[in-house]
Amino acid sequence: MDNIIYTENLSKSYKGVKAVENVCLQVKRGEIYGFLGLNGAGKTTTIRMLLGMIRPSSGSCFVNGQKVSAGNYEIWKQVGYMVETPYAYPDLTVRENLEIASNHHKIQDKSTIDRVIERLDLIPYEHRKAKHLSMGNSQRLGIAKALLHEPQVLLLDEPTNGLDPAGIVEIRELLQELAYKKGTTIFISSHILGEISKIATKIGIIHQGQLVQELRKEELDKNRIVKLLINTKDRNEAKITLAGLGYDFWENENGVLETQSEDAVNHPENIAKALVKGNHPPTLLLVEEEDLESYFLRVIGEKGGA
Ligand SMILES: Nc1ncnc2c1ncn2[C@@H]1O[C@H](COP(=O)(O)OP(=O)(O)OP(=O)(O)O)[C@@H](O)[C@H]1O
Repeated sequence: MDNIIYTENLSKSYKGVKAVENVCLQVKRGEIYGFLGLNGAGKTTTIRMLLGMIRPSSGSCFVNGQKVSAGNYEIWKQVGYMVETPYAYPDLTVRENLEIASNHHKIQDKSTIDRVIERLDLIPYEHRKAKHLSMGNSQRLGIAKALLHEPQVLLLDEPTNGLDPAGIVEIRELLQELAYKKGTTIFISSHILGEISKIATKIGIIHQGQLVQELRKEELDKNRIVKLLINTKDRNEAKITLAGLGYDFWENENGVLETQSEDAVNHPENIAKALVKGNHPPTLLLVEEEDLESYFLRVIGEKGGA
């Protein structure tokens, strides 16, 4: 079984309100799974069930090949997590907080703390009390705690919250290094779609408690709409010229000509040549790929209620 995290018809209702409904998700070893959803879609509820923090109404979850249940403490030795706002003892320093976490995990090698402080760029703040940290640095401390015992599985709820752009890149590189070099399996929930598209190897889209799509990065790349946008001085005439050559262009909502024809998208140079030959030189020639945000909105729109 190489699914490190999976769920079987996982559901959770709160007083009749279905927060998560029949979710079956699968995450393989070394995968970075991006769990995407709007506010209230059911991301945190799912992560909390994966971590055994709340009990499912029905269905089950498995982490590291073991069923998550109240008495099963074995699982957590190999799992690191950060859910919502990372918790730290406010009056203790960054180093002291990590020492407590290190004792909790029974880590003997004290240089582990130095390494994690360095890895998360926390050296300038190691003697600062947690309550005086910026949001971004609190987030770094949360991630440091999650990584301290070098877990095989990491579950992170919105890990880049509060980080500046440089911090986001650093965390992205750190997570990629863990997945690619150490085979760490990483489950990240996020609403920062651009971020997820840069890092995830598989994506799950949750909407109104249901997993509406689960697909690998390559499938996402294949499913994304790619279009060729062109503009010329006389769009109507250009459209007629191109139609004569078998290309179906239409004027889109931004007043430029658009096609999704594979031939045109793959060979925009042929379109440029045809336009020049027909005396309609292009003022715009652009191949545009649907970004994850548009894809996400299209998928949940198709399921209703975007
Ligand atoms: N303890 C609770 N009691 C009642 N309803 C709850 C509870 N926790 C979550 N819900 C409801 O379950 C649904 C899913 O919430 P959840 O927090 O899992 O969504 P989310 O995708 O994490 O959203 P966000 O991105 O806003 O954190 C929401 O409708 C929420 O109001």
